[in-house]
Amino acid sequence: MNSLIVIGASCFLATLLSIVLRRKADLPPVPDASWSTSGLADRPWRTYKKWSKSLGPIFSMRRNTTLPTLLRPFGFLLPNASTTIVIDSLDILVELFQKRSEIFSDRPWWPMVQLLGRQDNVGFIPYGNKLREARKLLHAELNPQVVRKWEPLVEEITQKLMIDLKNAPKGDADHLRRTIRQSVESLMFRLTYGVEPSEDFLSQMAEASKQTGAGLQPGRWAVNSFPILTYVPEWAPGASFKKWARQAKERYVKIVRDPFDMVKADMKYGTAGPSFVSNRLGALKEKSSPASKKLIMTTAGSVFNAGTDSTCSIIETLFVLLSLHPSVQEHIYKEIFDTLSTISIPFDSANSSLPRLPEPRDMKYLEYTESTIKEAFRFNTPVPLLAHTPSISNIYSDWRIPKGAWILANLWSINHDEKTFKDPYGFQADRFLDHAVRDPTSYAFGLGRRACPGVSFAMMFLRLVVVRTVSLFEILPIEGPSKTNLKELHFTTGITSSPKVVNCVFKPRDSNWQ
Ligand code: HEM
Repeated sequence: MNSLIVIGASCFLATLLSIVLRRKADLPPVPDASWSTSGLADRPWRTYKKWSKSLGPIFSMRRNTTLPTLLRPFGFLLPNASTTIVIDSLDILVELFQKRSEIFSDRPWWPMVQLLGRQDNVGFIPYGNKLREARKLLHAELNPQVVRKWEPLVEEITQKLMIDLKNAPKGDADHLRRTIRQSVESLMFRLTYGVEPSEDFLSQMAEASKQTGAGLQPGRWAVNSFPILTYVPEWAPGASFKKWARQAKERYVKIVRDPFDMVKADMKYGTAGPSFVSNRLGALKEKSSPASKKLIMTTAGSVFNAGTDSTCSIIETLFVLLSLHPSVQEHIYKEIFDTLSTISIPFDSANSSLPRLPEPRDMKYLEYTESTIKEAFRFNTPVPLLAHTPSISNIYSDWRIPKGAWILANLWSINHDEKTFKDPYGFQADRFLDHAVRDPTSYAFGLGRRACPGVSFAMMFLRLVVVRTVSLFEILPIEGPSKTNLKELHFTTGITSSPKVVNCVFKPRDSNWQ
C-alpha cells in the first residue's frame, strides 16, 4: 500500500514538474532585430534558409510586424497565434507532422477564410471529423490502388497537350504557359466533373483564386489580426472589406455549386460520365443525408484549385530545366527508345501501323526519367513552404510550440541542404539513380495526415507528360541551348513557385510531323 502511495506521489510530482517546465520553456530562437527583412518579399524561403544557418533548424518570429502601421501599437494584444515557427530539418518535420500528427495536422486560420466562404475547402478545414470524411472521399478516388482507373483520361489529356505544344506559336512564352495551364485545368475539371470546363468557370475561378490570395495576404486586413472586426456591419465606416468579402464568397459558392448541380442533373438523365462527383454520389446510400451530398460538393470544389497551380508549376519547371539540358533529354529519349521497341511518331496521323507512344505502364522501366523528375522537384520545390498549426501547445526539444502558431516547413531549404545533396544548386538529373539519396517526392507532397491526397494522380500525369514530350520533341530554350542560364533562372513567389518565364520551343523530332 505504502509503495502505491509513493508511486502515486512520484507520478503527481513528475506531472507537476513537467507542467512547470512546459510553462517555462522558451519559444525557439528569434532572428536578431537588426537582420534585414527585405529579402522576405521575394521567395522568403531563401531568407529563412540564411537565418536557419545562424539560428538552427527551428526558429520563431512574431507576426505582428506585419500589422498595418496604425495597429502595430496594439500588437501585444495578439494571441499566441501570432507566432510563426520555421522548420528547416526533415527529421523535425517527421517528428512533428508524422509522429505527432494528432497534434500537428491543423491549418493556420484567418477570419478572412470564413468571410470568403472558403472554410469547407479541404485545404482549410480544421483537423477533425469533417476533414477525415472529406479526405476519405478523395482517398476513395485517388489512392494508389485505384488511381489507374484515370489512365484513359490522363492519356487523352497528354495526347491533346502534345498536339497543342506542336501547334504553339514558337517563341511566345505566355502562350506556352497558357497551353500548359489549359491542359492541367482540363485534366482537373474532367477528373472532378467529367466534362470540359467552360470559359466562364475558368475566368470566375481565376478571379476567386486571386481573391483567396488577397484575403490571406499578411498584414493587408486588420480583421485577420483582430477577429472581432468580423462582426462589424457592412455599412459601418471602414468596413468595405465586408462587402468585398461577401461578393467574393457569393462568387465562390456559385463556382462550387454550379458544376456539381450539372453532374447531378446529368446523372438523373443517365448522361454523366465517370468523375469524382458522379462516382461519389453514385456510391452514396439511397437515404443519405443532405450533409453527405454537400460534403461531396465542397470537396469537389477543392480539387480544381489544389491540383492546378502545383501541377502547372512542376511541369513548367521540368520543361525549362530540360530545355537547358539537351543531354538529359537525349538520355531520357534513349531510355524510352530502349524500353519500348520503337518510338511512336505522330499519333494524329491516320497510319495505323505506327508504333506506340509511352504509356503509364512503361514508367517502371524508366529509372533515369524518374530520377530527372525527382531532381526537378528538388531543384524548384513546387510548394516551397508548407503551413501547419498545432491544435494544442507542445514542446519540441525544450522549445515551446504554442497552440495556433504557424509552422512553416521550409521544404525548399531542406531540398538545398549541402549535407544531403552534393552541389544542391546544380541540376543533376542522375542524382537519384543512387537510391541512397533522399527522395524529395517523399515529402514534396506534404507529410502526415494532411499530405496531398492527389499525389499518385499528379505523378501519373507528370510522368506521362515528360516521357511523351521527350519522345516527340526536342525542347529548346528560346535563346539557344546554354547551360550557364541555369543560375539566372528566376522563380515566382507564392504558395506555389514556378519559373518566371517558360521560354522553350518544342521542335518535333520527326520532321514529317510539322
Ligand atoms: C505536382 C502536383 C502537386 C503537388 C506538388 C502538391 C502538393 C501538395 C502539398 C504540399 C499539400 C499540402 C500537404 C500538407 O499540408 O502536408 C497538398 C495538399 C492538397 N492537395 Fe496537392 N499537390 C499536387 C497535386 C494535387 C492534385 C492533382 C490534387 C487533386 C487531384 C491535389 C489535391 C490536394 C488537396 C485536396 C490538398 C489539401 C489536403 C488537406 O489539407 O488535407 N493535389 N498538395
